[in-house]
Amino acid sequence: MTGPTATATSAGGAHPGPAEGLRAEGIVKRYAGVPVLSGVTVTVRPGEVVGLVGHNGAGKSTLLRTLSGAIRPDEGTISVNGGRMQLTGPAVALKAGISTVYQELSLLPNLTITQNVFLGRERRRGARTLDGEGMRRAARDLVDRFGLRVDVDRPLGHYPVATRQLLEIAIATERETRFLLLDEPTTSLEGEQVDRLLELIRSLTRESGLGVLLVDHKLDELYAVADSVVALVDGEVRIAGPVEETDRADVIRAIAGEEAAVHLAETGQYDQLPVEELGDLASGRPQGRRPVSALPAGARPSLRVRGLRAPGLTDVSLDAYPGRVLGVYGLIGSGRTEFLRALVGLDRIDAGRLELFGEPYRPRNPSHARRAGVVYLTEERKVDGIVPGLDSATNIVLPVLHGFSRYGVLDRRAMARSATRFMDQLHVRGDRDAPVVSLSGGNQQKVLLARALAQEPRLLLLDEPTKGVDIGVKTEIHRLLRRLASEQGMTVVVVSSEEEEILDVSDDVVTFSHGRCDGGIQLASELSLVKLRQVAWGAA
Ligand SMILES: Nc1ncnc2c1ncn2[C@@H]1O[C@H](COP(=O)(O)OP(=O)(O)OP(=O)(O)O)[C@@H](O)[C@H]1O
Repeated sequence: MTGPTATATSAGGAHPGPAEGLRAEGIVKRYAGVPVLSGVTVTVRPGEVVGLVGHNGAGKSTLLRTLSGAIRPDEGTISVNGGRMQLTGPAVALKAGISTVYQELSLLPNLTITQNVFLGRERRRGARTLDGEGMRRAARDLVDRFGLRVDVDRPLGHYPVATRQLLEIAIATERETRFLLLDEPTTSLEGEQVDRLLELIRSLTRESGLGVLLVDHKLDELYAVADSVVALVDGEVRIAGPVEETDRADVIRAIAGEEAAVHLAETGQYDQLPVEELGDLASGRPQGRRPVSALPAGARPSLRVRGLRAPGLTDVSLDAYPGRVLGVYGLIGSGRTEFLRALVGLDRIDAGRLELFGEPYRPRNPSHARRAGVVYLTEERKVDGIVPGLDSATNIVLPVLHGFSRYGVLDRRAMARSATRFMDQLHVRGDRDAPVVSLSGGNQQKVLLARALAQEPRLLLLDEPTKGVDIGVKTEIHRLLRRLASEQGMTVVVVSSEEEEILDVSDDVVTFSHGRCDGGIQLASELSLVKLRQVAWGAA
């Protein structure tokens, strides 16, 4: 099925009647007159998972917000089991059994897990007393069901983002929910956690008849769990149909465009696609992995780390080289993020020797690191200081404002020129003059990357640089990072939990495990996904 009025229906599930389900019909939403959704129709039936994909800024989150009552559409209707709904606010949607988990987490880190579970619906024993023990027991039950090993009496903030993300979803399923809307729920998860979440979604739909609308950029995850798939392109439904009848190659082409799709196929890098399908996409068979030249003999490292001990790190030694991308791979808790934090002075260094461009290096804090040419892009874009109310250009030049100051006056034209150059380079889509929060999640990530580049780093440290970014843009970012290394001689260090990304972007690869790295470098072209996993998992 194609066209803006195509409906996602599905095979399997609980065999619902024709009118059953949560249905958005002909939804139009405009911002400042610009259409973001142009007549979108989607149905989520009980017992089914509808997978929603689309490029960054395609309108996926906007559609979710419409269905969750967070925003009102300009045109179109929303109905539940055939009954038309006026979703005047999130509370109305919740009452109708529609729960939403957004990319931005909403739980309160200072409260305990039990308090978060029962936020706004505390259980009481009598008029005045809270049923503390009952709530604690129920919270324990809930976390157990989701396989979360946590202490429900501890503040939530004590736990990593992945745990918080799973807990949000757990809580969302609690409130007599009939329809669950999930906006990229796996971006902070990895490996086993992703599998567990997908498994849960499957059992919640099959056994409890929950209907799920799942936004996910990773097609392998989506195809593993969804009954039907809807591809949004520029606010219109371009593809909709049962997964068995919807070719992944068509979905990629619709989202990423022909050129990126062919590139993905040619390099054989997209393991989310079976190789047979990739072959169909490109003119011939996949060519295998990108060749990587070996480190030249006598090459001098730009970063030399020996015996580094810091919070989360027991013994790290490694070298990174100018003109090359070093991929740092490891499981959660291996110390890969802590390594970057120590390198920019966010965590104290307890022991070890660091050299940067041949000089001893001991970062005191991120601005000290920046002055030494080291710039860090964290994986937490929300924490990492996007200033929501400012436009994209200002956000980009914020750390280097002093460079645009002439006699105390800001040269705004020069600022805009510089920011525009980076935004063009990264294809930032959306209204660049509007507050940056109005950009889609993936485009905000691109703005942050642009900001890192505007600081003209010599050593660029990136933690999960393509989190939440669509498959087309992901390829572009990888190419850009490789170019920054090969053409500008930058040293680029990429931490990623995606093996695919590590192999695609890196020249050299090191693995971390239990806070250790022995510095053994492997050429990316000599590794395979399986081998990389074996090295890291074997060591874990
Ligand atoms: N409050 C707002 N004001 C103005 N424009 C907005 C607002 N919210 C969203 N938009 C615009 O609507 C478009 C769609 O955004 P949306 O967040 O729905 O995309 P998305 O498909 O979820 O993207 P991503 O995969 O990057 O998260 C974007 O161009 C965005 O800039």
